[in-house]
Amino acid sequence: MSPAPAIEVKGLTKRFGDKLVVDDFDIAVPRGAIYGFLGPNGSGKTTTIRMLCGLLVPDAGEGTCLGLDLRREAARIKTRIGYMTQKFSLYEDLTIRENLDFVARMYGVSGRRGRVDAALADLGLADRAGQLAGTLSGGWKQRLALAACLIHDPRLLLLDEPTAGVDPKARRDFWDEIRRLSKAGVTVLVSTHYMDEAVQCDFITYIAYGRKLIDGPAAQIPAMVGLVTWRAEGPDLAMLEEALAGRPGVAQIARFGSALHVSGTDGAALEATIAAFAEAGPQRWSRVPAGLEEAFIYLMTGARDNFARDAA
Ligand SMILES: Nc1ncnc2c1ncn2[C@@H]1O[C@H](COP(=O)(O)OP(=O)(O)OP(=O)(O)O)[C@@H](O)[C@H]1O
Repeated sequence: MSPAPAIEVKGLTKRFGDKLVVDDFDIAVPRGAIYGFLGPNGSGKTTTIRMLCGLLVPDAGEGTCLGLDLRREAARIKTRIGYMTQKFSLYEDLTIRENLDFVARMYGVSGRRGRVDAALADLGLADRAGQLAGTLSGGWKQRLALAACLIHDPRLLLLDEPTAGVDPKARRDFWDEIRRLSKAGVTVLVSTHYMDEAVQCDFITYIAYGRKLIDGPAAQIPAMVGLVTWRAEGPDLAMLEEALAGRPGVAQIARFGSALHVSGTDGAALEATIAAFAEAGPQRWSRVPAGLEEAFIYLMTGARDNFARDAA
């Protein structure tokens, strides 16, 4: 029998005043998985994460986190998980060691001194333990915040946009660490806006305006959306984009570097449109597999239309 999911919730709902921020949200996160949580700004990701870790009481919905009941055992959930908030919760005027020691005290970690020393060594910051956290670069602050989240050895990590604003090298290092933790059996739920991070997740859920639009294995999401994509390369792409808009089968046109990706769910209609443009030239056309980014742009456009209709 496979072990119970690390997170399993149904019908999670939250309102702030008359604003419905999370709407009937379900999620099942398998143990040891890296689960990506995607969606535009303000779509309810942070609010959902806060409900999952017992910091915010849902208006409706139920479920478990590490086998603990979201409502009745919220206090225990908080002690068992690692939560990295969007603004890393570090004390800038404490040293690196003092920050780790403070968090270890909060969690009542036994053998605290040794645990903090080990975290400093893992971080590669043992030599700089006495440096004020506020003087670290963004990438190092992020690593320190992650180390602080891990000090009590949680089996579940909730990371809210942990790599926002850090440089690409630091982001890569951070993801190496996430994969290492996942291999060691730690479950990771991570919200992100970066597609290169999304593709590294085992599963993805995408929410917009508080509603889940899709979830599934990351590699299967484009096929689940059912998009067919054609790529155009060559001159005059801006003119081409204008000419393609509204043509049969063309649901979405997006720039990808120096190319244009034209997608739709009606493959035959799209192919006929593209064939006519390919014949007229001067661009080169090729059929390419739809990627996550196209899939999410497509979902998001549909969600916006539905939201506007519902709000009207
Ligand atoms: N305590 C609160 N009181 C009132 N409104 C709130 C509160 N917290 C969040 N909101 C609102 O709920 C909506 C969802 O916010 P949330 O932070 O959960 O979104 P998000 O998907 O995490 O966005 P981002 O990617 O920008 O972090 C936003 O419109 C936000 O302004």
